[in-house]
Amino acid sequence: MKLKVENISKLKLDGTYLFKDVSFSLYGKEIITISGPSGVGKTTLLKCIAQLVIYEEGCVFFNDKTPEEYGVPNWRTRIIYVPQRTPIMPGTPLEFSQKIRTFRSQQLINKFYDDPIEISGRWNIPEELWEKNWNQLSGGELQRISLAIALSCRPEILLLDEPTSALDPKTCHLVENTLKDHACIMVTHNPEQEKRMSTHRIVLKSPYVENENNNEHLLVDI
Ligand SMILES: Nc1ncnc2c1ncn2[C@@H]1O[C@H](COP(=O)(O)OP(=O)(O)OP(=O)(O)O)[C@@H](O)[C@H]1O
Repeated sequence: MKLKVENISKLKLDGTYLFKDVSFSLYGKEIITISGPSGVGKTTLLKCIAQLVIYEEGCVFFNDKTPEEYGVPNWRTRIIYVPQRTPIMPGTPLEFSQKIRTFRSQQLINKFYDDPIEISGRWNIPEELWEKNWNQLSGGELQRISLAIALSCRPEILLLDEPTSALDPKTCHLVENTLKDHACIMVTHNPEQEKRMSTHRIVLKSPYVENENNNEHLLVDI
């Protein structure tokens, strides 16, 4: 299994580059962390890979095929993006996790699901929370439940935006232990987490500046 990101560049609204020529590959169950200062483009890079944001240059391939070849819904079923803050939806997490299984792209690709309640139980989420409304959940509960729903769909790759930022250290370790068995690209602001989790790392070190020594912009340690 291979994800290849080839020379992805993203322009800001003012026409200057947010980041330029980001290239790396993920093989099998590796974990690539993305770190760097606030506003440098980490979330946007994940969203480009997820095909949630248009990028001006470059290509992404999964097993040598482009998102267009898969079709975007199919791509997003294989490569699931979990946002930093889950949007509050109507209904309960249990209803949402059941609804996802009715999506056409899921039905075409996924024959089997894992049990999200069992997954989140490993991270100390009691079963009854699954029947509470989304707006009654704490930030840490939202984070773990959203991640459990994503994992239950058995994605080939998880794109995670600060997946443990709302968790206490002990619960964070429980989640990390589960993630270690999966292919992930994950944004983190925590240098200790970067050390613990990354098989490889990308650092968006500073905003891209035209005509400067752009070795300063990006470190791809892969
Ligand atoms: N679709 C888009 N097109 C152009 N610019 C965008 C787009 N989405 C976000 N931006 C801009 O890109 C910049 C970087 O935002 P982004 O959320 O990717 O940063 P980040 O490194 O993840 O920050 P943080 O660590 O604070 O979460 C912001 O100035 C934002 O306004």
